[in-house]
Amino acid sequence: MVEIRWLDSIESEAVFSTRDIRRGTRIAAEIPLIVVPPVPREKELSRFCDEMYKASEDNVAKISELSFRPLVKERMKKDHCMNQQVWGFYKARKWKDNTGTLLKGKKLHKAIKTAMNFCTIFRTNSVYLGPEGRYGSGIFPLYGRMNHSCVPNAHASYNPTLKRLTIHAIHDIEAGEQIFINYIGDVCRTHQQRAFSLHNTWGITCDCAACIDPQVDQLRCRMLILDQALAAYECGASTDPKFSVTYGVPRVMTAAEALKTAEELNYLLKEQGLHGMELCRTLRDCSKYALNSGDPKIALGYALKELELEKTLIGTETSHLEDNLQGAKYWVGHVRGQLGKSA
Ligand SMILES: C[S@@+](CC[C@H](N)C(=O)[O-])C[C@H]1O[C@@H](n2cnc3c(N)ncnc32)[C@H](O)[C@@H]1O
Repeated sequence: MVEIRWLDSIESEAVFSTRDIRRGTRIAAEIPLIVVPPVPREKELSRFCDEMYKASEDNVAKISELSFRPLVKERMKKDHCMNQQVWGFYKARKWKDNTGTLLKGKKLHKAIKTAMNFCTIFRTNSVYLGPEGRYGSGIFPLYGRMNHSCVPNAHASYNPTLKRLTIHAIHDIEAGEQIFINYIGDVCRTHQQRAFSLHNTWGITCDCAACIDPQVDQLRCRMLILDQALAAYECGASTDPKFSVTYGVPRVMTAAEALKTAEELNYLLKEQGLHGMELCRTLRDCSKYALNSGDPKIALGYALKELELEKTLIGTETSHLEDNLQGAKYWVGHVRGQLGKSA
């Protein structure tokens, strides 16, 4: 369905479709090449070195084929804490490699240099497994080759039920098109915000449609404002009459106003083809605010739309999303219950 090809224009690899792919198709369900369990960030790289010694030769070879950003390498050289983690790892092993051979002098320096290169690959390609890395971090061979777009055509997410990273098509994708994911998560951000984030973290200057068209940026500015208005409503900041004047965001005071705001956001996301998780979240907001304003019928309508969308983005294996009604299926059940009570 997809292939990895070299792309001269960005001097690195990219993933392309080899046939037409319909929206909602599961492009891949990848097994990680390596998993680093959830540990504090200051221990992550020494734990990664540990896992690398346990990994199969085949997986180590596959990891070494992934790219590493010069930007990360430069930072790592200067980062005392990262250097310390790699040196600390060898110190803890009493300077031995996995065959028990003592590492000294040139051998030790060579091992440390190799480990630092692998750490750079890890920092460039690793992805959190679950929200905030609940299941650790992993490296995946296909995901690691996917480039960024602010209007992505694919969505990747770790599924702990399957123990795989699934990648689904957000749109219909034609044969020969490049597959893009979104590196920076939140789409309710202006071009300038995204450009800073992409440059500082990845060294990327994105030239996707959203980054070159000023009219699209106006829509993203509006989305940022709506997003902030809802955030202020959620945390209670909008009860301060000065808030909206100071920050220039509409004042959202009631669940009905919140519903109107979320509906506008929903419309803007769809207008720009942003049919990813943020649209799912906005549909949930619409459903929640409709419920809070006493309209469970409308709430159910939005909940069902969320469920349809969720299926296209992550599939139907969502038992790990039962807690706190995170998964759309569980939310639909809850809203149906409310509708039953109100009937
Ligand atoms: C995880 S890798 C992605 C795959 C990479 N192209 C490769 O060859 O393995 C991340 C790196 O890909 C490149 N990249 C990703 N998206 C890009 C984009 N939209 N424009 C230019 N370069 C991009 C950047 O060098 C970035 O640091």
